[in-house]
Amino acid sequence: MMSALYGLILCGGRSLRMQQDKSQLNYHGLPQWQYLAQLLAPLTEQVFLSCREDQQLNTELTVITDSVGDAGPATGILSAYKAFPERAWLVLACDLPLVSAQSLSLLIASRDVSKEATAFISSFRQSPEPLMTIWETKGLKRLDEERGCPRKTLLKADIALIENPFAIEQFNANTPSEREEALKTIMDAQLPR
Ligand SMILES: Nc1nc2c(ncn2[C@@H]2O[C@H](COP(=O)(O)OP(=O)(O)OP(=O)(O)O)[C@@H](O)[C@H]2O)c(=O)[nH]1
Repeated sequence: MMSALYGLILCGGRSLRMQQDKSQLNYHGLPQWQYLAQLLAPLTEQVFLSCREDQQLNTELTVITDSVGDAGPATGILSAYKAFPERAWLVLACDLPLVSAQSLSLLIASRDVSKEATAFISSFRQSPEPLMTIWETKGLKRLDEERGCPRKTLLKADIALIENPFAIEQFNANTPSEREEALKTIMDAQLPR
């Protein structure tokens, strides 16, 4: 039987390139962690925020504080695995401002098709976004055993690359100019703001 799917929003980065906390940035009329939580809420059993120990977010969501590793996204993912080892996780980086419910639903639907896969990664023309991924418990076990880098673990055979129809969904806003670019895309496409 498939494990219940939980949502995890990675918020614990240092945002050194952006120079302000990326999880708090506003692209759609509310902080990005909240926007992503709204997308994930109807699609998952429960949504959690993944934060550094010294990070204060004003939220009613349950926070999973980093408890393992030396920082980086894997720390957040493995801390969630340690806290709830029987679950599958839809993991999203907070710096994906153009992600939509449609593409997340596609990712989730693929779980019914490929029962063997240990992870389902959003991919545009073969280019994967490891921080827009469903991790099955088996995949997380492997990431844990390898003390892992998500990208390296995900290069292993039993993963499924799920083609995302829209390149912009994987757009990563790491710098102030990438933030401007994302805001312009939202304006031009009249995406919800
Ligand atoms: N929980 C947790 N999340 C992290 C950690 N490091 C990065 N992330 C998250 O992983 C995603 C990708 O982060 P990066 O862009 O690689 O790094 P960053 O620290 O956010 O940004 P830079 O300082 O500019 O490199 C973002 O959603 C971050 O919030 C960490 O140590 N703990």
